[in-house]
Amino acid sequence: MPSAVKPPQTLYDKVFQDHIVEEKQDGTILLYIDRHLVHEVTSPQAFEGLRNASRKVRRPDCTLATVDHNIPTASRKNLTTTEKFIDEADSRIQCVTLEDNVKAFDLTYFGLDDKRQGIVHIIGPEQGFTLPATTVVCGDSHTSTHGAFGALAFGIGTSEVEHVLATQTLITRRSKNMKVQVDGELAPGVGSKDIILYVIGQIGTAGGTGAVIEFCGSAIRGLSMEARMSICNMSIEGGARAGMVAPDQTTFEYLKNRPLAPKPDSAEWKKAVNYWSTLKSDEDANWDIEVYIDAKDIAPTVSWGTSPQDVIPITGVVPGPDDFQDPVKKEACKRALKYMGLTAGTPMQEIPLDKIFIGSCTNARIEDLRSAARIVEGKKIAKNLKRAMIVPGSGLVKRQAESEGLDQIFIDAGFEWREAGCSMCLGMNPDILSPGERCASTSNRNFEGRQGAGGRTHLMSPAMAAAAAIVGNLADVRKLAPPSASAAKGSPKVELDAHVEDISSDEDLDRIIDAPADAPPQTHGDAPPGATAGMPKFETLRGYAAPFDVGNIDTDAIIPKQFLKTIKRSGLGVALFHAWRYEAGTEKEDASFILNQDPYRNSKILVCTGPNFGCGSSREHAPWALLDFGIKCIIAPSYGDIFFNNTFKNGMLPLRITDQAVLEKIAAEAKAGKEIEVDLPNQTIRDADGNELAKFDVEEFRKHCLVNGLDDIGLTMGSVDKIELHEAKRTREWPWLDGSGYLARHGRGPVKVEAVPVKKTNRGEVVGEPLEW
Ligand SMILES: CC(C)[C@H](C(=O)O)[C@@H](O)C(=O)O
Ligand code: SF4
Repeated sequence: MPSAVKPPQTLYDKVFQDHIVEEKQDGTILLYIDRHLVHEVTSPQAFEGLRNASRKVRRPDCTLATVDHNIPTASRKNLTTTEKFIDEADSRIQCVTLEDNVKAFDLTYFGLDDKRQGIVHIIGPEQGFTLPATTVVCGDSHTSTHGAFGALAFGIGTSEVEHVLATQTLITRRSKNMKVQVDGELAPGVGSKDIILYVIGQIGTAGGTGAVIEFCGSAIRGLSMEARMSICNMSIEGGARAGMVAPDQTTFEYLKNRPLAPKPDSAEWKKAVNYWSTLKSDEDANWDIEVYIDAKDIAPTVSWGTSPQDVIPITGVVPGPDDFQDPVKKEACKRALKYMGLTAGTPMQEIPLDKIFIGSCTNARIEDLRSAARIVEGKKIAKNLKRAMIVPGSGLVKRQAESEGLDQIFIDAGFEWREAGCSMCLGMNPDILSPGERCASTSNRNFEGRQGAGGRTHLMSPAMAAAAAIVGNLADVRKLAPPSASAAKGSPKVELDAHVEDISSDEDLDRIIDAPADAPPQTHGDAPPGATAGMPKFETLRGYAAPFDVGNIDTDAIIPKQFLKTIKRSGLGVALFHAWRYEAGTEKEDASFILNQDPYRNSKILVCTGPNFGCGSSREHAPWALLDFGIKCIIAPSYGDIFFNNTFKNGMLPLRITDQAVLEKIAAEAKAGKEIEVDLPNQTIRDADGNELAKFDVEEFRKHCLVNGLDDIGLTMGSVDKIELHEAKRTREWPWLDGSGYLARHGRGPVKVEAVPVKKTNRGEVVGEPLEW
């Protein structure tokens, strides 16, 4: 890992540096978090943790919550309460639990009855909650989206959500610096989604592991903010924790008049823009990894396989195992072709589709809908399609599109015009693919089962998905659209009126209330406020190790989305590797799966010889499921960053063994059905007879916490004086961060929007007051 940073610095170094609360000798850093977005899937256990330890939310004014993953996208005309609106019991419980939590902890919340509700990564920027030079986190891997503003934005697990709620900080370390420079003119029909799919195809899904990517170069500079967001959004698919773009005039223009940004004519705005303008990487900054791309090499791009790195120009043919040298990649290709129902050599444009999904935090902003509408206008979707959906990213995007008549263009063509939410991006709500169905999707993940068990996903841009809808096959947008301008450029500027209207209306003013100056901690238990929950200690672990030899085992595979609807941490062992463990659509064990065989049913360790274990989503349900099954230690060459962190937070030990020969030696013991022993104090792995198999490295602080069973929220509570010092500096130097967007308008101190406006109906129920629809 890189050591303490001295000038020259990168953009990432500068933002990181400005948020350090405390730095330890071993490089462990307590980092201040400016903005925390919260959604229903990854927060219930975090709030429960706060309650159990009688902790309060440290900065309600810097926390914004919404529901997005679980909610139906059907019309809300008859919406009365969330409870009545959501049919599916587990989804309903999760959403209602968030509503209870935002009330109990006094948080700003955009619920189903609020037109500002939407996908968490769409509403943050839309409201100006996301600002340059801030640290932004959310219990969601696509938090990287917000890096488009020059923010350091990354996904975290539920334990870290709890840590941020309680302390407004995170314990972390410096990342590597990676530069992806894209220069030159984009070809006609090529947009930001093609850029990022192409980049991931080049660097691979583990290419950015351990790094923060800065996207730069003339092609990136020429993009709108929305296009930059689509690029940063998928940094996580390239393995990076975060993606960033240096803020510039395009950024400042986008932020003007956003409800939570400083007011454009104020002294604060000038001060902010001056500061934001300094946030550029120094000319001679050091990069750990550099990638240079010529924009003209990028064609309209689609994915063919089950990993976001499996991409190809639309003019290409389906690749086959012979196209890959690396044996792991050959195997992955065979498996992907089988899952996708494709034959090597088939022209991509001859692949027929069943469904079209235009939506998700990657591509459901107004410019995305405009670019799709331009292709669709005056045409009809192909007859072979079973369903074509447009799911706007937020209520405000939906209203804006309707005011431009885009809804009618889509409806006339045969699309469904839905309400905002994550929808078929991951199918936690009723919008899913049936087994075997093939979908052209503007989302970001094409993992097995991602959009529904057995469903097949092809990733692409909104314009390409629109073209596919008209043709009924994967299609080349250039054949349907006048190839005058690239899809990412030349879009009309986003209209801001709809975005600011809410906050200036009387109704909204009424819904804004003062935060109590000295809010007493919410007490829900008997534990003292600084209490440390504690974890079981990890010292020596001996047991069977289950061998895996595939790479890129994603957290969707470790635990599929249908099991994320719990509000508890426990009982997830049955869901572990569900799609692999049971025969399709049944609860019958698949005897060929390793964990269904003896002695691996009783594994305590998992050995994976392929790279990038636990990539993808931030769901802490993945380590919870492993732990509940009995697996406490994983041995692999590399990991998805968020998964890696999440395991430690649960008292588990993920070990990086990068020497492939050593790894194979450990895997051989595992395959022979022999026990192995992991000795953390001595950092040694031994065979069943006590012979040393490997030594391993582990960060000092993490080892200390594991061996002593320490909960790091309790530890951070001990640094509260330093957190207060940082907050004082923050108020002095960056006053616009103290909830000042609303403060500037209403002059009443840090404020928040009341969670759900309540009123009594004539049936005597207390409900959220629906806004106009
Ligand atoms: C549910 C959430 C944890 C997850 C994520 O972290 O990405 C989801 O948004 C996804 O896209 O898989
Ligand atoms: S990737 Fe999909 S599921 Fe995850 S936050 Fe974005 S829209 Fe929602």
